[in-house]
Amino acid sequence: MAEFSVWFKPFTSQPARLVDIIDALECVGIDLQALHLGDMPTGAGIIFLDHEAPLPEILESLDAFSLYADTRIIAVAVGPLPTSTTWALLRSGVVEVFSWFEVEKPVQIILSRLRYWEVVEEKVAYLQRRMVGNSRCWLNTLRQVVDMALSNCQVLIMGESGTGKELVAQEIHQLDPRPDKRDCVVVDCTNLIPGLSGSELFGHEKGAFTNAISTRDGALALAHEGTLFLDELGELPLPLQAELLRALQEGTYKRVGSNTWRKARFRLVSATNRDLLAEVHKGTFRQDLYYRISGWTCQLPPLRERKEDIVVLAEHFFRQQHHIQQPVDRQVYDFLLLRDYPGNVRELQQLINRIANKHLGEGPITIGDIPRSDWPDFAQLGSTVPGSELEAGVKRLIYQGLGLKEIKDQVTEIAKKVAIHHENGNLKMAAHRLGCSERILQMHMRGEPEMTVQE
Ligand SMILES: Nc1ncnc2c1ncn2[C@@H]1O[C@H](COP(=O)(O)OP(=O)(O)OP(=O)(O)O)[C@@H](O)[C@H]1O
Repeated sequence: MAEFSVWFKPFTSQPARLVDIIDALECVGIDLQALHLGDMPTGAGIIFLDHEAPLPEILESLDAFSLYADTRIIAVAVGPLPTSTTWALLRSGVVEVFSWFEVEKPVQIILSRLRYWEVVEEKVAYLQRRMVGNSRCWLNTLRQVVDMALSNCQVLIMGESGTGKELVAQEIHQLDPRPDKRDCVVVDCTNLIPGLSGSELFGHEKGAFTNAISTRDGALALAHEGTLFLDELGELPLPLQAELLRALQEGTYKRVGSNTWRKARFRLVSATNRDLLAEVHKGTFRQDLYYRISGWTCQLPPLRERKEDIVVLAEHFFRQQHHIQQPVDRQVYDFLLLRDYPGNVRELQQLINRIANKHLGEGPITIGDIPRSDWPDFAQLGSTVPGSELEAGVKRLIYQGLGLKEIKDQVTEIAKKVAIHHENGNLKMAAHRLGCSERILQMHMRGEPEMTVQE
């Protein structure tokens, strides 16, 4: 039985070479299934191309594949490939590109990627139960989190407030494969008192300052053989930045009031909602420290860039945190989806808390459970209700001489475009929102007219 089943799409006019490659892959247990028009790409896939293949057509296909959250694509060239094409493929979401006849052991490259991805996907599924979300953008973030956790790198997590930075840091520690690793010690740099902050990180000796009534270990000692998580690192005062850099470079530090060097080995994970590179340019954050801590940077997406996840997150909070098993009315989800979340997932979580607390009895959660203070601004909603703007637009179309059918077609196309954009390209959600089939939107994406659709 095949170890892996992988879809493939050829963009090459060299069928003989392609057959050889497919044979070689099938020999090591990789079963290849051709992807036909309208098929949904799931799991790992390979596109085959050569330097004569039509790049715009390939990029358009990759664009369409990118809508499917769980697919990862390798591009295999059956001949030499210009560097510009390689970069264009990577920019369009391909994870790996190489030329079959120019590398050693090409079969092994594919096999090792597939095996690694299998491990990663298993861990991503585990993470998804704690860091909820199914959108492509979130899945890619979780894959990156797994990659980082499995490496030995120092990690810098960036993202707006409430996007889940602390959660990610804790999960990196959980997934870290070091044998016998110890605890994850959290230091919130906003809480460091300038005069005593050295003590918080490095510890102090008895009598080192007025209130130092006993000797105390600092965070570096407590994190030895574990993880030190420095939250809000951008708030670390400059003098302490220098001391931290020393400790990271040398692996040694002194307690406040002591002359003895101590060793501390830990993995450093930092988080910030500031643009640290901008801080470096302003001179408020040390450049050398920045490069030391940012072995791997991970940018967490704000909730507005993964609106598809609002419903699953809300369900998670209702069910897991409030143990509410009753159904939730669609109107409630519509309300949640139309709202802005400057405070990201934390804001959504707090809103769900308020709704859950107001909900009484056995029935479903309804729009009546939304506290009055969270109601939308009706004055603002009124101005976007169909009427003036839509009427003016339609008037323009009539004056341009369009008939009823053409106007209807135009408005329909705009509705599809807006819904797909609103759902960040998730056709399923957009179709749900418009009350049409996903196939209609797939055809819209391919530029095919709707009248050919047989529902
Ligand atoms: N994907 C998610 N799934 C479930 N809960 C989440 C998710 N992302 C964030 N949360 C929850 O949202 C809240 C805020 O997350 P967290 O504290 O990790 O954010 P943060 O980016 O560190 O925020 P800040 O910068 O304000 O400290 C937490 O209660 C966390 O459990």
